Amino acid sequence: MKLVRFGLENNERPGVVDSKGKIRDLSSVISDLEGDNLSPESLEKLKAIDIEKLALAPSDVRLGPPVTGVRKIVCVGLNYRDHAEECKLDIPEEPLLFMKAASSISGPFDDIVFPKGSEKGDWEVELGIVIGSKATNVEECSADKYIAGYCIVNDVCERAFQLEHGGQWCKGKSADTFAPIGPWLVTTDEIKPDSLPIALNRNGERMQDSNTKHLIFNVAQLVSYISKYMTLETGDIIATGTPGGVGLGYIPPKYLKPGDELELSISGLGVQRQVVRFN
Ligand SMILES: O=C(O)C/C=C\CC(=O)C(=O)O
Repeated sequence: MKLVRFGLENNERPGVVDSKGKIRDLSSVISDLEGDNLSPESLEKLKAIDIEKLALAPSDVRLGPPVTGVRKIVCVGLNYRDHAEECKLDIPEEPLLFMKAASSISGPFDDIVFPKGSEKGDWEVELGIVIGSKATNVEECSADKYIAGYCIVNDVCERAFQLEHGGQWCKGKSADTFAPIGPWLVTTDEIKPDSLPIALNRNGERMQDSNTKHLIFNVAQLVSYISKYMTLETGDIIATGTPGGVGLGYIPPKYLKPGDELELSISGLGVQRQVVRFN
């Protein structure tokens, strides 16, 4: 299933994409795409529904993030070799984790708005894992049981806030609109995450072009590893890291400018588009 949330910001309804690519309204079936509604049992029940009988959403409706009630976004840094190299940093021996505020989440086509004082806006296309069952201390071999599905995440950054103001990376990663998610949450029965082309264009120019097969730590390893340090709860998102080609990696760096357009894609997970604004 390709699950979505549609409607005005903070007033979205749950939906599902039908065989013709149209959005069907799931709000008569579930309250929203959050918490226990993402469990394997709930998703099995949704799969059994004849979705073609559900009401159609308006064709031009806004898409919000495809999951809500997210309590944490756990991010993995330097998880592609070429990205670690462009940052002139060593390949991590263990997953390098940092947090992104859940309040940074926005819809896949919403504008990215850099806060006052921003100068070094940057992009990072990433494979997102959405947790479907509470996971504490799980083994790699059973990690897939705890995953509801996958989505695209843009791990938007302000590099000066991240790297030039002391402390941890979260300062440059957590402003409102810094985590466009979606367009779809694709359930695990429809997609395998191991070898998916992943790319980002800026104003039509290809900046990032890779494949999830180049992840240093793969999906099962990450779920297992993170669950040993914290409980992963339903709706939590893991952003698995970005490949080479971020603005910071160019000489000189190519940071975002007002009006820039970003297009992010991962095969099977759809396409995101954002316009960049600065406050
Ligand atoms: O240069 C550094 O110290 C790190 C820069 C970027 C890494 C990053 O943000 C990531 O998500 O990976």
